[in-house]
Amino acid sequence: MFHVLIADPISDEGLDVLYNNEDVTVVKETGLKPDELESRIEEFDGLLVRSQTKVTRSVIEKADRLKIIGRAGVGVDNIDLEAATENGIIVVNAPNGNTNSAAEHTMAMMMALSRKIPQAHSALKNQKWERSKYVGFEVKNKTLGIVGLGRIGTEVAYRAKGQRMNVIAYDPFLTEEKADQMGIEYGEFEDVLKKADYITVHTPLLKDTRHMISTDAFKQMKDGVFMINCARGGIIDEDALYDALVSGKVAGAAIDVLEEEPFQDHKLLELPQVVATPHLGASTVEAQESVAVDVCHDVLNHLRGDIVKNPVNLPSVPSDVLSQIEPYFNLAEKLGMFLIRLTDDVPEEVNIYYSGDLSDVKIDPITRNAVKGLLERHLGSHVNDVNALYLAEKKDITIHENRTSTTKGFTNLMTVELKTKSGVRSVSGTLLNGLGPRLVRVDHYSVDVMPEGHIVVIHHKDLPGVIGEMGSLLSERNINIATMQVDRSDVGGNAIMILTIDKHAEQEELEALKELEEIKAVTAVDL
Ligand SMILES: NC(=O)c1ccc[n+]([C@@H]2O[C@H](COP(=O)([O-])OP(=O)(O)OC[C@H]3O[C@@H](n4cnc5c(N)ncnc54)[C@H](O)[C@@H]3O)[C@@H](O)[C@H]2O)c1
Ligand SMILES: O=C(O)CC[C@@H](O)C(=O)O
Repeated sequence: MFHVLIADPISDEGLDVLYNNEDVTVVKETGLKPDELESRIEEFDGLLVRSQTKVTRSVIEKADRLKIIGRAGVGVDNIDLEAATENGIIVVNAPNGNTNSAAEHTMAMMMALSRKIPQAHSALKNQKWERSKYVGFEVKNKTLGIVGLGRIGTEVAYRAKGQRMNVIAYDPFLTEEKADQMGIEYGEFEDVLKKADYITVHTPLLKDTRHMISTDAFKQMKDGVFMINCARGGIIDEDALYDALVSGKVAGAAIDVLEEEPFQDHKLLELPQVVATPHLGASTVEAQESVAVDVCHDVLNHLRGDIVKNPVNLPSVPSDVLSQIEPYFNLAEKLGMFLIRLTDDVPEEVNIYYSGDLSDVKIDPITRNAVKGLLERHLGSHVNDVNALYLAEKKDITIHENRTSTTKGFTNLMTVELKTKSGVRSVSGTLLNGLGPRLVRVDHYSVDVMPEGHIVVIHHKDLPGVIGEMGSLLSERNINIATMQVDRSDVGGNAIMILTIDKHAEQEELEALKELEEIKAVTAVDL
């Protein structure tokens, strides 16, 4: 049974996805204080939040059984992603569900600002009929500058064109061709600042975007420009905006978000030319239902061990690509688990070679599974595909992925090579059509072993009688050999024997094998 905590108000239509599942119990406790969340979190496998709840490192470090944090919305700046990744907790969001609502809110804010609707409305409610005081501006033929042309910025651009505005946009991923296709002007950041009558920001809050609208940026703008922020508090420097409003450089500002939320008592709110809403961009019935359904499906998928659609701290893989590569995840993990048993030295470098059908697919999710398999022996079961690469880096293990044309006759071949101070060990595997994964090479020996169950790897001298002696020793201990593979470097030289047996091989049983003179090394691997 999985326990999921709903810590912010989330639409019931989405929660039904969880309520209707008998493997899940849902606890709704919105408005928990940080210390209350910290003390409750250890009970839960899943946590669902919007933007209010801060999922800090100290919350995450107490979340012993937490597997997934779902953000019903886009921005994940209220979640410590690094801490989640370190602790192997996947974070998912719902990036598409509130795009329309946020774009519509931006347009509403721009119109409210232009026509002074909130100010006129509140005057009228106070019995003041002041028509001449609230003369506004048309937006038609004005230039809207958009900073950040992602999902919401793009929707705003199309709506602004519908209002017959000229649109100029800056986004590090925007090309002139794309801008032409959209019928908007492509600009650098400074062009947007200089040319726009209205500027709206639609970036995430990042190191690069924090205070990107600064005192210096305001200096470059037209006099009487209007500013809109329905993205994140902190993109606009609030002190600089305040000064620009007071000086008249900025004619008005529409603000849905501020650096510190909830905001009630902020100097910007004292200015009559500021229109504000309390972070309502995504607050529509449609958006809340849509983000809740999306994120609840992902939470359920992850808890059931299925693939999620909108991971934030894992590379997102389109479903057609995923169906191509998912069958290799198990092979990759088993190769890693097998390889790490072949040495007791500290892993320094891992090289993974992909060839055949694997040479032109998205390989990083496969790599994560191989590294997860490798690290599990020493780091335990908290290693997963979310934190495997992070943990490898922390342990100073460098990981290299290589695509090669060497298939050695297989349609797909994956080789994992591990460098330690005493040398390089390697293992190769393939996925046989209809038959599943196989280990096909251990170091330079060719083998054919199903990577599952209890395996014993024996390095020995290629001499007559060794196989018989080993068989007798095992039978004396009532160990049944299910399969046996042998290969050798040359006649009378070094050889390898890989046995699969019906039970886990105990240490004293391995020691008994090691006593045979021809045996050089014995390793048990449970896969
Ligand atoms: N007010 C609300 O309730 C509400 C609702 C939804 C989203 N949001 C916020 O709106 C913002 C945009 O959301 P989205 O879904 O469009 O995200 P998105 O990821 O689709 O788009 C963000 C865009 O910003 C661009 N960008 C990044 N750094 C930039 C920079 N230095 N200069 C210019 N552009 C830059 C990116 O390239 C990307 O195209 C986010 O901050 C999100 O959290 C707010
Ligand atoms: O949860 C909300 O209402 C805010 C959502 C919004 O800020 C987002 O980034 O998706």
